[in-house]
Amino acid sequence: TTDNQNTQLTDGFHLVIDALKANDLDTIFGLVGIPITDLCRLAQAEGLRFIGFRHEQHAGNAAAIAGYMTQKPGICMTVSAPGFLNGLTALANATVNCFPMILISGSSEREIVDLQQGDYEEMDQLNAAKPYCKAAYRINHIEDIGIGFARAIRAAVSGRPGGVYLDLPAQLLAQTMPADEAKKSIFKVIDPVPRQIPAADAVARALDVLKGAKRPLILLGKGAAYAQADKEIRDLIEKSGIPYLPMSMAKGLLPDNHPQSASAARSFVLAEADAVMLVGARLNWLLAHGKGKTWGKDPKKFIQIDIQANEVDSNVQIAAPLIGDIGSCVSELLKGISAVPKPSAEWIAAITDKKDKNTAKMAETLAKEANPMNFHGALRVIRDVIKKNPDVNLVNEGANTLDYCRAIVDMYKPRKRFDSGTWGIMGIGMGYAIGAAVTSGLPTVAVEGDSAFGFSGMELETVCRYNLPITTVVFNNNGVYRGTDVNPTGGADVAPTVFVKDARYDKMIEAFGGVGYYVTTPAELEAALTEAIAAGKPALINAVIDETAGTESGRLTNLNPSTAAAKK
Ligand SMILES: Nc1ncnc2c1ncn2[C@@H]1O[C@H](COP(=O)(O)OP(=O)(O)O)[C@@H](O)[C@H]1O
Ligand SMILES: Cc1ncc(Cc2csc(CCOP(=O)(O)OP(=O)(O)O)c2C)c(N)n1
Repeated sequence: TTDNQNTQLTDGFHLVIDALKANDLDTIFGLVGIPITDLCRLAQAEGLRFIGFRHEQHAGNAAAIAGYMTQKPGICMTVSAPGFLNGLTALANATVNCFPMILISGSSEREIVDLQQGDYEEMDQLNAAKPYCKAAYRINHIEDIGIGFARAIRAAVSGRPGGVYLDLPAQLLAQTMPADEAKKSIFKVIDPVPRQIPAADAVARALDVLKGAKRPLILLGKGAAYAQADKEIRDLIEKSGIPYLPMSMAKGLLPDNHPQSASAARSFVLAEADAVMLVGARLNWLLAHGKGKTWGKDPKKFIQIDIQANEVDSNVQIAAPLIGDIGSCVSELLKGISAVPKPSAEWIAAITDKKDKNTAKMAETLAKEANPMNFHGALRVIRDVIKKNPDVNLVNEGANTLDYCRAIVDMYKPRKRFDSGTWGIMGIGMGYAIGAAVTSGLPTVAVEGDSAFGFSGMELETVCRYNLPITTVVFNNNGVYRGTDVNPTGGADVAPTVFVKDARYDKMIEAFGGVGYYVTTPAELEAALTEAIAAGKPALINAVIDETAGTESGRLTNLNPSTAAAKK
């Protein structure tokens, strides 16, 4: 458009798109509505991908996984107030998991919000977001769009990655300014993820701890997967000969069947190791906070490699903090690793012995035929199919479905397993699957507890609408954890954990044109999954699982509060 002096003008709508394009951000996961519908239309018209969802939480989860996979912030776009709030759960989850994403929400006019005069979808979104994300900004003037997006991008990916909220009041999009001036205000962020080189003395201190260790262990966290320092990490492990444990989303950094993997002897090595090097892993609840019986009775020396300095000493004293980006830290360690003696033959033999015993026990359990099919029988099939298809993305959530799948299904390549992560959140399934499939273009299998699937099941329509190569496997045991609880009053209401018996989730996807399978045996599951992956089309496999097979809260049963008062 032009003004009355015939000067070429541009507007906020176009500048937002220009800022995204200038920073190679080409995909928006969102849900349209006032005031962003035209912005989403323009994004698509200008060549960006716009993936429209049915609930903003799942759009945000897709953006978060896109960020984790690419090291560029995933972009989620929502309407104001309720749409923003729906996205906030995903923004908080991304921040807790250290995934880089930007939640962009339209918002109401400041003048009305600040006087609480009751605007349409009125909410002070900027302040509502701040406690749950890494950074939050609002852009009020069109000439600030370039710098506003630069700030948001850098905040999302520099240092410890996380979620950023970017508030765009509706009137900003309608503002105009001369196009040639506007062009100068948009720029590509320079070096948004600067390398953070560790101090030489910190490297030396870490190597000294390794030199003094008799039973060393390396623990790889999802930060190590995110860092994309795959070769350096593999070299560190193979050159040092030190056994390693991958946390769930670090599985596949080295193939899970690697000889130095100690996963099958996890409890043993956590208790017996005398020096533990954490690589992009936090000593949080997933690692029993680094203390208690999980970690055995003898004192341990911890080395912690992390980009976030104040993560050190969060739970227990760290003997050798090594602060910097994982690629730089591991590269520096590699320069001195030849001076570190190989772990003792006794230590390696003890681990191997434990691994062999536990692997044999698991093999026995997995070989057992069970009718109806149980978690182990179904997961043996998933394990075998993933082994034949190592490029497949695997999304996983549930309680038993999550815990058993993490232990049984080996991963062979980095950044292929996406699960409930640090927060243990249910509902990430379809969002993560869509994010992974759109970002990679590769077949994606979501292994879902039936309760977990229910949080995002409506996104099956989104999966079908974009014809994504996603196969959802629902482990249907008729309820949360299992399907056998009863209402003690004998009343009409079913127990709190029970669902419709023999629900047919396979028929849900047929409503949207996808392929539904109903399987009751491992052989049927294997045939359906193999066919669905090969077809590369939206599919859902309803796998009937023995409703008595589950354990309340899976591996986390002990986290349920129990009353001191005697049961009446
Ligand atoms: N590029 C990076 N370099 C160093 N540390 C990183 C990098 N990216 C993420 N991190 C760190 O990795 C850690 C990830 O820990 P966490 O999410 O607890 O992993 P896990 O749950 O797999 O153990 C966080 O403390 C984060 O600061
Ligand atoms: C947002 C949110 N709301 C509730 C919960 C609490 C929960 C943890 S695990 C789970 C589902 C377990 O049942 P499912 O059938 O999926 O799995 P399985 O045991 O294999 O049968 C719930 C509801 C969490 N973690 N997050």
